Amino acid sequence: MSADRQAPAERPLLEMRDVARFFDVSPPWYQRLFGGGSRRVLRAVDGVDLDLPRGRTLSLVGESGCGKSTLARLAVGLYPLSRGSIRFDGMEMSVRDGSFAERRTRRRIQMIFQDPFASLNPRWRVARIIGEPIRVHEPGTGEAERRSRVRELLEMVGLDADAAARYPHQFSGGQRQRISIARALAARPDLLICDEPTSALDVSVQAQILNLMRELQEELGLTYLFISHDLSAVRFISDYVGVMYLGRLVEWGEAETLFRNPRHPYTRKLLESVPNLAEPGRARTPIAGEVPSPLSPPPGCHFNPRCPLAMAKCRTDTPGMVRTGPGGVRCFAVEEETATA
Ligand SMILES: Nc1ncnc2c1ncn2[C@@H]1O[C@H](COP(=O)(O)OP(=O)(O)OP(=O)(O)O)[C@@H](O)[C@H]1O
Repeated sequence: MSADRQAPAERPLLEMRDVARFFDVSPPWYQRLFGGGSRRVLRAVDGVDLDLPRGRTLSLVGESGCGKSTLARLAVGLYPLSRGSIRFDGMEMSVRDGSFAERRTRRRIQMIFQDPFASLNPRWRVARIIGEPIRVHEPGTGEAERRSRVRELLEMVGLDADAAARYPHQFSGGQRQRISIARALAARPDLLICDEPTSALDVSVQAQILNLMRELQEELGLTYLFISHDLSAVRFISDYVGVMYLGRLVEWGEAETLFRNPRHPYTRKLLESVPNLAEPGRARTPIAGEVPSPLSPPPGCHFNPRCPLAMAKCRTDTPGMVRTGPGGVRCFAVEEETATA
């Protein structure tokens, strides 16, 4: 792991540069038939540049299969990168040398999953579930101190101390997600990667969890990378939003600006497709056409077959990221609009 010198205050906590992750999805028979050199490669994430400032929330949105979860998993180190680099607090995370510095840095990135039931060990009491990260990351901690820290964490997420003696199945979905959050916090993270943390919950419970996340962010200075299909939740919780389409980031910017004035034709369509985000009284308009297969994405801008503004070059060339205020847009039409403005 290596760190470079830049004042920590100005440096984003997470910096992604040209991040890509490809999956080899050739079935064994395919290789037997066409040879080892001929492979079917799925470009789940392809060339994403993104900065996440400290203490802020950046959400990733986009239709199913656009690469949000893969990008989140790359950030937490669950997959190796196929290309590019990820820096966390100035540390290059693609170098996996198993060193103490690497382990200490990885502890500072924790993940919360969509289904709290599947991600909690059903045979462990809550005390052990939340106590385990403390045992792993702070091995010098005594039993009494660990128990007291578990109680403190339960209180932080709004659960009574007697929850410690119970098993995950004895809790509701919302309470289980609180336990998952407490477990993540037990590792004293700076960055929480939240992959659809509320989508398995009832609507009223979703709001409680989002409020809790905001309170914890304020209290602990946490940074969130938040993934959700629920654009209302995204609008509520985000400082920044990144829009993905077929493995690429097509637009990003400050949340309110992006929701009020989306620039990329795909972002516009995505927002129009959500009833309560579209202007009141305006009908919901689903995005026309199917998302192309990530195994053979269209050349040029991936969105061109569905785009109302597509020009000839959109079918052959890939647009670069044009800066718009603190964000950016990858679109030739926006590029021309900006150049003539
Ligand atoms: N381990 C894997 N092996 C092969 N393909 C994968 C793997 N993980 C993801 N993919 C593929 O990569 C693409 C992006 O998937 P990903 O789960 O990142 O999308 P997503 O935007 O999070 O979707 P969703 O919103 O449905 O969770 C999809 O086409 C998916 O099928």
